[in-house]
Amino acid sequence: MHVARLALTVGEPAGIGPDICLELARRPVPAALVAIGDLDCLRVRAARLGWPMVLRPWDGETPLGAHQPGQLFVLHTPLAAPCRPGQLNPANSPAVLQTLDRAVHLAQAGLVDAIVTAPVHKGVINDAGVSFTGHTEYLAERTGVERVVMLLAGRGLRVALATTHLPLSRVAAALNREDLQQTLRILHRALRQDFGILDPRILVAGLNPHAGEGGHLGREEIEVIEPALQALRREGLRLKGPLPADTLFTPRFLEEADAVLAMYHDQGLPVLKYHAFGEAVNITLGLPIIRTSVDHGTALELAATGRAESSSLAAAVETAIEMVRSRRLQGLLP
Ligand SMILES: NC(=O)c1ccc[n+]([C@@H]2O[C@H](COP(=O)([O-])OP(=O)(O)OC[C@H]3O[C@@H](n4cnc5c(N)ncnc54)[C@H](O)[C@@H]3O)[C@@H](O)[C@H]2O)c1
Ligand SMILES: N[C@H](C(=O)O)[C@H](O)COP(=O)(O)O
Repeated sequence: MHVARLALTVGEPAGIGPDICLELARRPVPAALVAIGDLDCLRVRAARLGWPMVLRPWDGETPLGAHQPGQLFVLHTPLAAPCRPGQLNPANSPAVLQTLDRAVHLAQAGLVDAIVTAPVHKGVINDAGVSFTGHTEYLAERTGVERVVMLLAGRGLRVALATTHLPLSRVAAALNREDLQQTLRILHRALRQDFGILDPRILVAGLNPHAGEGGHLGREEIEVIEPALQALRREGLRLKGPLPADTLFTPRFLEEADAVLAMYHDQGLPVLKYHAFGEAVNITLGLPIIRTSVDHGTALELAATGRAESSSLAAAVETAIEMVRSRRLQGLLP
């Protein structure tokens, strides 16, 4: 069986994306890799970091060979302006989005098996006039999928989110039974398909303090979450909740669960990142393509310093390879 072919988008060029992609490529990786980004930016960054690298332009068609340490194929996607480490430039945002579009195209055309994304800067893309909240939502829209689920996983903990990148003031209104059921079905299916867990156990957090305290501290648990869970339990899903989020993340509960569904970004991700920052992987569940990513952002202040850790990117690549292997075994990928 041939190695997994991975497209690696290099992310925001002023951030650490280029650095971590280059560092990853210096080491053995049991896959075929193609970076999607600006070739000159990568060459200049490698030189600044003092890393001798062979960066080879890729034409988008020639079959990719197994990765060789110190070498990297690059699907050249030119930036509009020269890249300056640490200095965001909205003029370069269209090219950043183009790297994502090209990665999606390659995956949908079967030229790569999965995409792995380095971090982008959401703010500068918006400054460029494009409404953008994250890869998760962008990739869903680009692949024509109505609902996807963000899952971050590291050191044995898996945390999925019922809502992703939206202001806290809009979270409660965004929760409804139907979406919650779809989210849980996607999570359940992914735990079975991609993580090999035959009968997944999922803990579901409440939204309000103490899961609403019987309706005295909010009614979303009674009106939205509990009815959604009841309906899914009738379908056979093993769900516990809605549980108070403050004590859900304790060993007594986690030992008996395969994943947690948090209601919003900063209910679940601070716990996950406290537990496994730098080692965790962000996976978009429910896409028609495999997409994994890092657990961190653009860390502009570390760009070109040599101090950016590539451990989360390495974990994202490893997870993508495992997902490709698992889907091939199930006959879902050639
Ligand atoms: N996958 C993604 O595209 C992704 C993920 C998270 C954040 N972001 C974006 O990144 C931008 C900056 O976000 P932020 O400042 O909240 O988070 P951040 O992860 O960039 O930085 C948080 C802290 O962690 C450190 N850090 C991050 N990555 C590191 C690494 N690989 N090695 C060593 N230290 C590292 C930074 O120096 C900083 O101190 C925002 O625009 C945010 O939306 C993108
Ligand atoms: N929510 C993610 C995190 O905190 O790590 C991050 O913003 C990346 O999201 P996307 O994969 O949607 O860009």
